[in-house]
Amino acid sequence: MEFDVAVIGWGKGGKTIAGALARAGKSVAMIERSTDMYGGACINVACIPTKALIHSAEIRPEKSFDPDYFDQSVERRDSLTEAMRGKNYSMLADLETVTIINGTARFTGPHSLLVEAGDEALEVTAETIIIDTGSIPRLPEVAGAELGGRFHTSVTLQHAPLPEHLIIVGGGYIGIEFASMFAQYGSEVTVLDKNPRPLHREDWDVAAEVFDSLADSGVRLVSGATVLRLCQETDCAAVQYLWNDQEQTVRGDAVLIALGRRPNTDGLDLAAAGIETTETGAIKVDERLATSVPGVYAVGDVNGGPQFTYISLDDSRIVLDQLTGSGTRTTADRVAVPSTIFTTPPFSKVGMTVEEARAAGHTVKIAVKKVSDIAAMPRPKIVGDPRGIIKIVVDEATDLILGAALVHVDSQEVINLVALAMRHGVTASELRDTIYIHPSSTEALNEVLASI
Ligand SMILES: Cc1cc2nc3c(=O)[nH]c(=O)nc-3n(C[C@H](O)[C@H](O)[C@H](O)COP(=O)(O)OP(=O)(O)OC[C@H]3O[C@@H](n4cnc5c(N)ncnc54)[C@H](O)[C@@H]3O)c2cc1C
Ligand SMILES: NC(=O)c1ccc[n+]([C@@H]2O[C@H](COP(=O)([O-])OP(=O)(O)OC[C@H]3O[C@@H](n4cnc5c(N)ncnc54)[C@H](O)[C@@H]3O)[C@@H](O)[C@H]2O)c1
Repeated sequence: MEFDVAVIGWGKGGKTIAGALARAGKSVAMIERSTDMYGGACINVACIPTKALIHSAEIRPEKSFDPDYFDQSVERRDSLTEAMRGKNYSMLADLETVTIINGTARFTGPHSLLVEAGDEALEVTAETIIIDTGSIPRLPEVAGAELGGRFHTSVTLQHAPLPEHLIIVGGGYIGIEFASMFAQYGSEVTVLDKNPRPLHREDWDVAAEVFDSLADSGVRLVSGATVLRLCQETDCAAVQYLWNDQEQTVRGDAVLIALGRRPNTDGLDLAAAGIETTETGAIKVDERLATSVPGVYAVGDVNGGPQFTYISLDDSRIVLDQLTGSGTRTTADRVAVPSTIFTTPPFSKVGMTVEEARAAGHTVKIAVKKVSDIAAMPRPKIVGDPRGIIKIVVDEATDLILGAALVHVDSQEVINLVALAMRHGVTASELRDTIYIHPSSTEALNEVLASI
């Protein structure tokens, strides 16, 4: 079958491009290998289901081990993701110019694909091809590191029974979020990370606030742990690791492997199209997300950029700008991209830490306050969680904001405002003197920025 555009993978960037081009009258093939993944990872297995589970954990006053409550939360999560999957399906299926093809695609030439589903195969050709096949978990290169049974990825763990003791290997985004969440469902949680401390790139006072909130929930963080081997025993799983030159073993009901995710190019046969990859296995793209083959673009996790849904979405803007706009958007014009780790309370950041700002040659002013010491920020007290810290790094010479780290209730909202200020050259003084809603978390900026 011949199309104007073929999109491989229903991720955020791919589906946005598919919808926009189809509405512009192009014939579009959306190729997705799993009917459970209409809408992509974010709504089905990643951002949305995890945040739904986190929310249910947070609103529960009792933090004791309660598998029934967990099961109810899973049901609530599933009804939410099912509804979103249906909506995502309709958003493309209802467009006359879109053909949805269920199957796994691989390249047979620069502009031709073979889509296979069981015994069936379909040839697809298109002038424009968008690759949006996401990422897959990295496994440790140690004995016994095979998934299945008690060893989980973030996806399978969400569908397993609530573990009494969860061991998490890796203290990054997924490791920390799952630790915070499962501890609030009453699981005993141990996190093993190889770095001297998790969040090692963050300023110590900021990281300490996150560690304190994890410790409040009973999470045990083991830093500087080198995992040696994993094994499944009859009634438990065991992780052996080296810590302070001594071999240690921790046993639990389930192990979550959260060591990062690699671009998913498996089985795409990129070589058949002449599409180049980088040393880290990502599809090689330029600043306009064009691959080494004209007319073929890669968006989302598979191109090796930051692994966030909103980056995949921004990738779609860049590609659409090539195909239907002025062609001026590039990845280089991204400024102040924020991120949030959804602990309780959430940790959000944008721009540079103090150390990074100094290393970049800035003389900095630091506005920093613990949330409990901020008089004009009643919102965390209203919702019953006055933990955290607000830290804003300001360039002394220009009064521009270089970075911010926010650990507090609603920080995933407030960080967007700080990022917008950074993008548009709003000074720290202007942000300090702005009128904010009361009571809100944003109004803390009045007081915190007045401290410098
Ligand atoms: C547990 C977890 C929580 C996360 N939480 C957040 C969060 O809160 N906020 C955030 O911004 N990001 C979060 N992320 C990251 C975010 O989910 C990803 O960055 C984002 O989903 C990547 O989207 P994508 O466009 O690359 O493609 P994906 O959404 O990964 O979609 C790829 C699609 O391609 C399909 N596919 C793969 N190969 C083929 C093939 N050969 N043929 C056909 N189809 C194929 C797959 O089935 C899949 O549907 C989280 C990730 C995880 C794992
Ligand atoms: N809220 C969000 O936006 C959100 C949530 C979840 C995931 N994500 C995205 O998904 C990506 C993948 O998440 P992730 O947590 O798997 O990766 P990550 O890169 O965030 O963290 C991996 C962690 O594993 C540790 N590690 C690596 N090798 C190790 C080893 N051998 N032994 C012990 N520790 C080791 C690293 O030090 C790091 O702390 C994230 O980078 C993020 O972009 C985003």
